[in-house]
Amino acid sequence: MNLLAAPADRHKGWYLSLMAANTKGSHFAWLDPSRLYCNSQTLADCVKDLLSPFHSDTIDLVVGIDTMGFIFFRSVAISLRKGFLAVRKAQHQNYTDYTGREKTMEVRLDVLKPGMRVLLVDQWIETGGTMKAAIHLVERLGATVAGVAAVATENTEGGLWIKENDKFSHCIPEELQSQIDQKHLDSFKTFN
Ligand SMILES: O=P(O)(O)OC[C@H]1O[C@H](OP(=O)(O)OP(=O)(O)O)[C@H](O)[C@@H]1O
Ligand SMILES: Nc1ncnc2[nH]cnc12
Repeated sequence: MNLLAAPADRHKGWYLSLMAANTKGSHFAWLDPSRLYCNSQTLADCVKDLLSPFHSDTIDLVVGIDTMGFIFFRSVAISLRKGFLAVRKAQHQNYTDYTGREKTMEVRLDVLKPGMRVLLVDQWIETGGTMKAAIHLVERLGATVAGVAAVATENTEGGLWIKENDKFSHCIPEELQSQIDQKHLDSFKTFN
């Protein structure tokens, strides 16, 4: 497959087959969305799909979570003609993610203001620990979470909680959800 070309049939989620099978360290199966960002048509379609539920919403700022999705989040912000604020995985807000490790995240304290409506974006939601911590951080600073968006969200307890409790969007068609949950796409068989 030519990673920089787009097929004639761009059905919903066509670009997800570009996610690369990978591992995170030696313990965690991983799908790497960063290969999507190499193809300009993919990036455009992915951003369009992700933003489709938010077209008539007021969003003042895009807030995206460290690390590999930063390139993608910036495209989301440009598409909305809004600015972008990075949440770094460092101090300020404690949380636990899929690794089970205690982590912290931080954000600039002088940007978010009461009344500001933000779209929170990450590459992936697995346990939901990271996204819930980011929601908490944004709300602690007085801003409002207008929506939560990710390339993919697993149907874990935390993932389902986010789907139900926030205005939410991801790029996964329902028929691919179980493959996302298993971190194994059928399209791997035909990818070469
Ligand atoms: O829902 P959770 O269990 O909290 O996990 C989700 C987080 O895990 C990944 O981050 P990670 O820092 O591992 O990798 P990245 O650099 O690719 O974002 C992903 O990008 C989310 O930020
Ligand atoms: N990119 C990713 N692929 C699979 N599982 C993940 N958990 C967190 N990020 C992930």
